[in-house]
Amino acid sequence: MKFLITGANGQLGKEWVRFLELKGLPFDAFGSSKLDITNREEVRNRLKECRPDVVINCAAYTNVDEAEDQTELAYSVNETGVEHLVSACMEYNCKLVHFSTDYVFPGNFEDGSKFPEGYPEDAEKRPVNAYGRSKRAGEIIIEKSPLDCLLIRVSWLCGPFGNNFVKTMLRLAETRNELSVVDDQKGSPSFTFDVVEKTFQLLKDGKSGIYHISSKGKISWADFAEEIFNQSDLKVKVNRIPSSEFPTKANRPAFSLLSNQKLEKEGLNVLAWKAGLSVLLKKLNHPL
Ligand SMILES: NC(=O)C1=CN([C@@H]2O[C@H](COP(=O)(O)OP(=O)(O)OC[C@H]3O[C@@H](n4cnc5c(N)ncnc54)[C@H](OP(=O)(O)O)[C@@H]3O)[C@@H](O)[C@H]2O)C=CC1
Ligand SMILES: Cc1cn([C@H]2C[C@H](O)[C@@H](COP(=O)(O)OP(=O)(O)O[C@H]3O[C@@H](C)C(=O)[C@@H](O)[C@H]3O)O2)c(=O)[nH]c1=O
Repeated sequence: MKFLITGANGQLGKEWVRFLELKGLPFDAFGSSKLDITNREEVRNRLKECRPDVVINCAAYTNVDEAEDQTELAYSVNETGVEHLVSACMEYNCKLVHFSTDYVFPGNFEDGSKFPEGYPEDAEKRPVNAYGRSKRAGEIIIEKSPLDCLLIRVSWLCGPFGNNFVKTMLRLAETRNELSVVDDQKGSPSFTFDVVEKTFQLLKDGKSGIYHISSKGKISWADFAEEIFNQSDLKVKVNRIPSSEFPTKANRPAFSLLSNQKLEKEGLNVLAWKAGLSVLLKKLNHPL
């Protein structure tokens, strides 16, 4: 199986590159300067040159707050870019693996009681911010296409590469001994290394369709921050605050837990969130 990775310099893209290198599998990987998915011809040409069996799309516009103002740009990557990939994959007969987000769901507090295990794959989609709407638009392109696709939704993604909440907390801890973190947004982190491993297994098993891959447990960002500091032996006090005291340009869902039940029915068990965090912190302390 030969792979082509887009968005290869992002946190998930880099995890795929590392994984495929370790497995010794053939792949081509392109950052945005070598393969801009908003450019239809460039996408077509790369697939024509590389002839992959599977395209792994890690390219995305991911700045949740900036997407409120740069909405057109967010859609051009998260919707039009996906359309270009789908059409080139159809032409060159490859499978597409695409990633989406927990932020496609309405995320209202009441859904927490309606879906105690988290949102199932087919729950109603009603994003509360521009980033979520642009990602949902990309999902719709895939859902409407006859192409063989795996659409993987992840949440609160973090891993050893790129930027994420864990790294932000560790960076802030260098200069602060107290932090205010929101306690009324509930979900669960997806760890890049677990996401890549599970997605690869789904691919090997010939699976298609939509799957959620997160970690076990339901936490708030404040719970997450506290555990990051505990496991890192850092004395930082976490003040639990409501979202209203941490104003941001974009609204964020109060509940965005993803259910892993469909994945588990395939015999694939995700990490518990604390175990995933412990693996991540070890990787950050001992980079390859
Ligand atoms: N980060 C998170 O918390 C979550 C992410 N996701 C989804 O997971 C996937 C991976 O996210 P993640 O790795 O964190 O994102 P990153 O922001 O780390 O990486 C995205 C990459 O996409 C590249 N990119 C942007 N625009 C284009 C373009 N036009 N053509 C080609 N590449 C482009 C960026 O390159 P450059 O830097 O050069 O612009 C960047 O390297 C995305 O689909 C995202 O929506 C889902 C839930 C949570
Ligand atoms: C840095 C910081 C953040 N926060 C809050 C803001 C926000 O509600 C939450 C997380 O902050 P972030 O900036 O990491 O969050 P955000 O950019 O919303 O992360 C999202 O990214 C996109 C791409 C996704 O798809 C989502 O799954 C999700 O991971 O923590 C604090 O309360 N205190 C702080 O000191």
